[in-house]
Amino acid sequence: MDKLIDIKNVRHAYQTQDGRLPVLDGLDISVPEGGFVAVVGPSGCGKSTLTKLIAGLMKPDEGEVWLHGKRVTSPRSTVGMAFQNPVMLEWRTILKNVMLPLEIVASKMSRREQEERARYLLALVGLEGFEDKRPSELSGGMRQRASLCRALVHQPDVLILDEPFGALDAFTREDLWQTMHQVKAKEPFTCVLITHDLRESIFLADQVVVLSQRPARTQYVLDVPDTGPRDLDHLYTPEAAEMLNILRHQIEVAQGRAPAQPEADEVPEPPPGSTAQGMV
Ligand SMILES: Nc1ncnc2c1ncn2[C@@H]1O[C@H](COP(=O)(O)OP(=O)(O)OP(=O)(O)O)[C@@H](O)[C@H]1O
Repeated sequence: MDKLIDIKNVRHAYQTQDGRLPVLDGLDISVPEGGFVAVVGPSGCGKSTLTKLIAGLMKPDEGEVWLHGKRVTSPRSTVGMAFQNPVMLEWRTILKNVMLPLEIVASKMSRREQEERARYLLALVGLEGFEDKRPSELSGGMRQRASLCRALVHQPDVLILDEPFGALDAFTREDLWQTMHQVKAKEPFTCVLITHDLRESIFLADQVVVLSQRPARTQYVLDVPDTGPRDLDHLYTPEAAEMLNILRHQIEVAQGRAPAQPEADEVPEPPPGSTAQGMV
């Protein structure tokens, strides 16, 4: 399958008052068209930095980022992004907030088509009837749904989600996970999700990449078996428990709280299709 996102041997450091801070150290990640990769790793290891490099908001010191066969060297309008705290413009209605990217990317759609597309997406995420509300009139979960519509409205090649559900309560979060599956079925996208929630990662993604401690490298890759449509019950199966155990262990390794080579009986066998890469 074609690689839609190809991150090749990316190294990046920030200049700080205390000198250079190496953040990414030879990172390789590729995502096929329509793929959904979740990136997990210790706090501060460089996950958000990775999203900025994919979106072209920053250039890596070394290595290359490719999107759809083109090297990323500047901000790309073909990327949609949603963050933990969606910034919505209070003086615009929800509908007009969702339409905003179409104004910024100078869409070829007519005004009426733009509005129809925004209304279609809002209905898809369950916000029909809220189009004329202001952002402050919506709950956090509803704002996050609107933010997802705004990220998708211009049909981006890539959707980048940086902890979009992190600030929501558990029930709302699980509701949104299911919405994500419903949206993807109707509006296929290629996605990179940054998350601290391992359950979220295996529920949403088809591959989970564990990054090492900063400066981050790819420490482990878990392929989530495709068992057809997922519902929340999938998270309570023995297979899910096994995957979560593996990921939890890998995070502990990344944090330096567990040895890289566990005793054979400490960690269950990876499920079929999973691959370990360069354990630290
Ligand atoms: N513009 C910047 N200038 C200097 N240092 C930065 C800058 N942006 C991020 N950093 C530092 O780089 C490191 C990686 O930051 P980044 O936000 O990418 O990590 P993260 O994995 O997303 O963190 P978290 O899991 O806590 O959200 C952190 O130590 C952070 O303080």
